[in-house]
Amino acid sequence: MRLERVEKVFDVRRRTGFLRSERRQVRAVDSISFSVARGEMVGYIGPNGAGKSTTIKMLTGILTPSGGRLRVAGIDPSRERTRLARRIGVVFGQRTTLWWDLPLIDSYRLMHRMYRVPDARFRENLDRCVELLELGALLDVPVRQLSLGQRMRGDIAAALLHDPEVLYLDEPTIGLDVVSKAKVREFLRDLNAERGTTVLLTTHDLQDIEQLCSRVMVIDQGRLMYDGPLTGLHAVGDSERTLVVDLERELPPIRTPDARVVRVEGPRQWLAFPASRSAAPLVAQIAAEYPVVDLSVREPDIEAVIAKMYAGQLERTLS
Ligand SMILES: Nc1ncnc2c1ncn2[C@@H]1O[C@H](COP(=O)(O)OP(=O)(O)OP(=O)(O)O)[C@@H](O)[C@H]1O
Repeated sequence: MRLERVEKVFDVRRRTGFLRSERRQVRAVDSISFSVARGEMVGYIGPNGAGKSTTIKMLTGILTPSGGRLRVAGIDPSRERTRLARRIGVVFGQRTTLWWDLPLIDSYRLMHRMYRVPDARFRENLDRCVELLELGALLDVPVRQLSLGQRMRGDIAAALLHDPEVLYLDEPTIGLDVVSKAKVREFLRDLNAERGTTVLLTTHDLQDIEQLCSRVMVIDQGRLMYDGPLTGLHAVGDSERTLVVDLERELPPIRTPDARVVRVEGPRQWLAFPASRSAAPLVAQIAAEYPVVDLSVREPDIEAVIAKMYAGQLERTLS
């Protein structure tokens, strides 16, 4: 999958009076370039309205880019949308591709014919999905009677019956309980490892990213702000780690030039220090000067890092 300076501009008309309206352009995707290698599993994240869905819609061929060049499995999506449809799978967590009133199995049978999947391959893929996504007891249930988690597993199976090389997932765990989330993540991890399916994952749940993707791209206001390993986000976000120190007794805040005390509760103190720095010298200094009973280091909260990035930190770091 390769994007070169891809743009999408929407013309929006806004009513300003009874007969008057104003035309405005929204640059939803602004000169984005990236490539995703076969078998990679990449997170694509950003705040609401950042341009994630618009990117995915261009990658499926639903929307035509206003500029730039785009290829998925060697295909120009908007020119050859039907040919591409046989090579990709899409799951939009917010809406289903299944037929609401039909039992799950009937939707699958329809897809079998629509995508012209060879019988043996369809059977094999269906059996695998039914087993791993625990759909056996649900196949004869109309989709409208399924719970959200069951429906999502049903949708994921539907996206995979034709063996796509590339899978786009837009909020695949939205609204699911902890157990269903874990099941979906485990399934996706196995799929990627066993079949080498390329996955582009959009989510607001950063645990999805932490557990599934070693690479993450961050988009904001249509622009790509970060592309790299998840761990790099900590450094780029210039975030802090926390050293939790248990002292023998209640003492005044620890004084050290390398960290600052952010909280004190009885004999326990929390010290913030830059995530990019090693904790060892700090730990050594405190252990030498204070009656320490226990120490632990807490990693930065990625959500806080990203919130900071959106506050403009990243732009400053990069410029
Ligand atoms: N069909 C459209 N016509 C006009 N503007 C649009 C259209 N689709 C999207 N936009 C605008 O483009 C921008 C990007 O929207 P997009 O849906 O891609 O964001 P997103 O990152 O997917 O957000 P969310 O996380 O809320 O789903 C927004 O400002 C949105 O209002």
